[in-house]
Amino acid sequence: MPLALCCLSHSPLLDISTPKPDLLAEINLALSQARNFAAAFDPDVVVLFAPDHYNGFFYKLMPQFCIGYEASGIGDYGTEAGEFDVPRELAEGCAQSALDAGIDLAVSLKMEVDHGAVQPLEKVLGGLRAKPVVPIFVNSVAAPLGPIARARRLGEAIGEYLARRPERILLIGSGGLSHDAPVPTLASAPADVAERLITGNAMTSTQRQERTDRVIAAANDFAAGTDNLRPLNPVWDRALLDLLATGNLEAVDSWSNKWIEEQAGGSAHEVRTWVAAFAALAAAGGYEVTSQYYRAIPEFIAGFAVTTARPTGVSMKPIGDTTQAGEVN
Ligand SMILES: O=C(O)CCc1cccc(O)c1O
Ligand SMILES: [Fe+2]
Repeated sequence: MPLALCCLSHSPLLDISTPKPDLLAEINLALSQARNFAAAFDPDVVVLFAPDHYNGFFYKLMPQFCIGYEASGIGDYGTEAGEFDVPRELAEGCAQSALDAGIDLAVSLKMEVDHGAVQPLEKVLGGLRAKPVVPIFVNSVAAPLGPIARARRLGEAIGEYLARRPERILLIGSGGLSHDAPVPTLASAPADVAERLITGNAMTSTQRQERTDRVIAAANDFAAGTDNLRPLNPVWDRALLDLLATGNLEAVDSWSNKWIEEQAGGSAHEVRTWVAAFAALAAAGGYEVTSQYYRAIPEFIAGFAVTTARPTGVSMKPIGDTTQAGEVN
């Protein structure tokens, strides 16, 4: 049965800041195109590639990849909290297919995920339990990171398995594109923050609020040009989107993490979720991008993109408007 794909940037600011009306209108149009695409495809299940920002994965044990057999959203930045409906057999099959391909991923029977996983489910499907979801954590934040090529191989292995399944499966990738979000790092955090990055001790509501306030302040400063976050890179973003659209996915294998960071900022590693999702789609055959939106949005601290794609030569229900919205700014 067919696969389809929807990849999108996430940002806590998406539901917090209010961009100018014109910009808000085009963002909402792009998100509604993605929602219509998903509704028309009418998936039985979703396979979600998402990063985490020290809300579910910590340095007491930090895998590069992890499939949740059971998972719950922690509810940061106003996203929905609660249990995922994980299709267990499919999750196990994904894990086994990755392991068989030599990708030593972890599994979790108590995985916790944050806005990086839940926001796209809310935007594209309407909530975290709208569909059964297999959540796949792709480390994009916590150094050391493996090469982006491994994320491509992970997606490929899982896609080869999914292509043989009977279900209609929507692949979602969440993150990027270029951005340098104010996420703490083990190397630079003060001792109390570093301690939490290791142990994952629950944040108090005051600490949670401080984190939200810090991200809002950083976004305001960034939009005003008074922050020292690395600038967004629309040229790099556009080149990545072109590359994904043409299917030349092996090209990413030569990208070093250092180069990605220099070009596109420390949080641009989140694009490995897009690479994994596209590699999964490619493993099932040729594909075509059916809608794409891109704009560099400093108010969100994000090179912000929404892309949908489907296999070529597979008939699906009409998917509505496929016009290209937005352009590089
Ligand atoms: O809470 C955090 O640590 C980071 C939040 C955050 C901010 C901007 C863009 C993102 O992609 C993102 O995840
Ligand atoms: Fe993020």
